[in-house]
Amino acid sequence: MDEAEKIAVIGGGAWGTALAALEARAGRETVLYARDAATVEAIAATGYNERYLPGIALPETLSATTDFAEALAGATLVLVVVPAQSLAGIAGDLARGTAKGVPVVLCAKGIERETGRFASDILAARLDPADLAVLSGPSFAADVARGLPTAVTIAAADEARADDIARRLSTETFRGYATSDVVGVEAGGALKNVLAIAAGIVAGAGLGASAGAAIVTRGFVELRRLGEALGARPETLMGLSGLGDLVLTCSGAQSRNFSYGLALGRGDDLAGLKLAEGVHSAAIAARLADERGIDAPIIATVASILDGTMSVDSAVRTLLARPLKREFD
Ligand SMILES: NC(=O)C1=CN([C@@H]2O[C@H](COP(=O)(O)OP(=O)(O)OC[C@H]3O[C@@H](n4cnc5c(N)ncnc54)[C@H](O)[C@@H]3O)[C@@H](O)[C@H]2O)C=CC1
Ligand SMILES: O=C(CO)COP(=O)(O)O
Repeated sequence: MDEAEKIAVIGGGAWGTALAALEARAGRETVLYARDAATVEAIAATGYNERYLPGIALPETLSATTDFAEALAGATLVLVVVPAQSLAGIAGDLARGTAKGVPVVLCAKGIERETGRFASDILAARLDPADLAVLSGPSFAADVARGLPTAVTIAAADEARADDIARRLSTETFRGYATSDVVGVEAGGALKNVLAIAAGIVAGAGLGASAGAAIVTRGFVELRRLGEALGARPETLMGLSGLGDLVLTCSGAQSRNFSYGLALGRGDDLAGLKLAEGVHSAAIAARLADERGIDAPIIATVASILDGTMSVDSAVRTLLARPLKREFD
């Protein structure tokens, strides 16, 4: 056990549980906060979080609590793993419970629907921005929880801080690559979710593998254009938290965003599907693009399908009917 470190993981869903299991297994004291008492009781009684991470045994050293302040007490590093739309609601308690200087690492991938803020902007209103970091990249919770090899990006405004956090969170199987491009890492993580819905729609509508490759590639063009307009560095968007995560999330039904698109494309019932952050980010991402004069037809189309103003059939027709242009304008 690393005596000096106590990691508090805020959020007992799939990703929070996976990261907590990873860190506990690496010998770091780790406490998982879940607001849902049944989750905490199940972890204590069975060693599993069947609701969110079925079939994966959690390390015995992982403790879980419904007490937010208890989880944060004495923490030397905090991972925040609640969905983007819930972040503002916990920001005050998080700021009150976290000692100054303790890194707060945001692990959600999304944009606040009403405001267009990314996770770090939401928390920067309450916490010292110097303490904020972001973890993002191609990493399915079940893969990480099983100890399969994974590489992610860890961003903090101060690169030395990012190096330090990457070192403290990395394990034999989980590699954190440091950067100071916080905006780039957040933009890649949020936008790829919207594009994965598009890839799922293409698959669900039976449009074929060639169309699937086209949507991922042209989607990446949009991710780069909008990401750069938001302030991201191009190389960040080419990296793990941009292209890397886009490729993973567009690759099949293990992704909840892809699965959501798949159901849309097939015309299936959407009720009961798991959290797909892209559903909440699509309209605001389209608006951010629009406000900046960025051409992002795939993102805009996903937003229109989700808000019911466009059918999948007419979306395909509209995208195919766009005027021909040069590939790299
Ligand atoms: N599941 C995955 O493979 C990965 C997920 N992410 C991101 O992590 C974030 C969380 O995703 P998951 O854990 O997978 O979702 P999930 O749906 O499995 O769990 C969400 C959890 O957040 C909790 N929660 C919601 N609002 C809360 C609040 N106000 N206070 C406390 N807890 C609250 C819920 O009770 C639930 O336990 C998302 O932004 C997602 O995009 C990132 C990388 C991988
Ligand atoms: O972000 C993820 C993998 O990096 C998880 O993607 P989904 O939320 O689409 O399952």
